[in-house]
Amino acid sequence: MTSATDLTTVRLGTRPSRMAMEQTGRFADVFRARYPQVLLDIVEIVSEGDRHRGPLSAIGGKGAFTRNADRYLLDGRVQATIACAKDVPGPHDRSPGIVIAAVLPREDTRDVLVLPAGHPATTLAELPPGTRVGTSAPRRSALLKALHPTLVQVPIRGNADSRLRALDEGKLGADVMIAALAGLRRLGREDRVSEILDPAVWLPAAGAGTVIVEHRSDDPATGGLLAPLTHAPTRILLDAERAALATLHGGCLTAASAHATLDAVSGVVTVHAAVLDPAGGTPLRASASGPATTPSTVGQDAGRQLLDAGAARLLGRPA
Ligand SMILES: NCc1[nH]cc(CCC(=O)O)c1CC(=O)O
Repeated sequence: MTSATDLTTVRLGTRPSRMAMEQTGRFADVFRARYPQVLLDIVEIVSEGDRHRGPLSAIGGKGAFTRNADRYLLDGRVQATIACAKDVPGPHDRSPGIVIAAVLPREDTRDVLVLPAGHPATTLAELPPGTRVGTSAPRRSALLKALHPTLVQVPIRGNADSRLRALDEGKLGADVMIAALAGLRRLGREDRVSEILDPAVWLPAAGAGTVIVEHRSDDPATGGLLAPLTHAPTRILLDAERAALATLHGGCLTAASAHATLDAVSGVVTVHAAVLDPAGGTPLRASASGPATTPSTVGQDAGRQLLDAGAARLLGRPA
């Protein structure tokens, strides 16, 4: 059997978008510094979500950004794939046999308001009624309806950098848009932030700001090589948030939020989870705390509380 120390090459699949290439480049630097003897070969894999310009639901929704990369991984064309945790479906929406190997340090989890270039900064609260706000994420649409009911949500698609360009050229079909701060930073476009949305009310996505590297569960050699590159505190937060979402059977197409914090002194992880009302009603919220040694149990606890409180109704499923 191949052990981690025998590997001479690792092929790493990535989406070719600018944001993805930036995060892949950062990971590659860390990998090459630790393993100068191993060749890291970056393989660009275009996802269905990149190719298809219509609504994601039309191409099966969940997994649109990861399904093609999963195929490369499962048939051995690559040994590892890198992606935004937010875009990676939970175990129930995915072929088995793929596991998280490395988790990069968490970046900012907040969403921001972005205006066309040259507009003076403003806030969502100050935008005139009827302003068209571009976003396709169900979480963001539900938050917009609940918190800013006079604004109009319009769906947008495309990579973060092409959205920004379309917004500036007036071709986005929206007057302003919502984006992730972490993503804008990766593109070097933090200057475009008009308002950072308060995460206490504008609830963050599970896995926001977190980049992960995955591998096949039957390939422990690659797993062994990647595991030491994990940022342990982020792994705890991510496991807690993803367990909450998985308990709800949710993914990036679910109007839900999960946000974990870790108290390094007490070793306690806390998860705040919420299921939002697509119609703009008050979100259902729950939280749970427990030992950081079992973050998934803590996340499941928060998720179960939401189900007990009737979350299935908001998720569009029979209770
Ligand atoms: N669905 C696209 C996506 N996936 C991850 C990020 C941002 C970076 C991150 O949260 O890691 C974005 C862009 C956005 O939401 O604006």
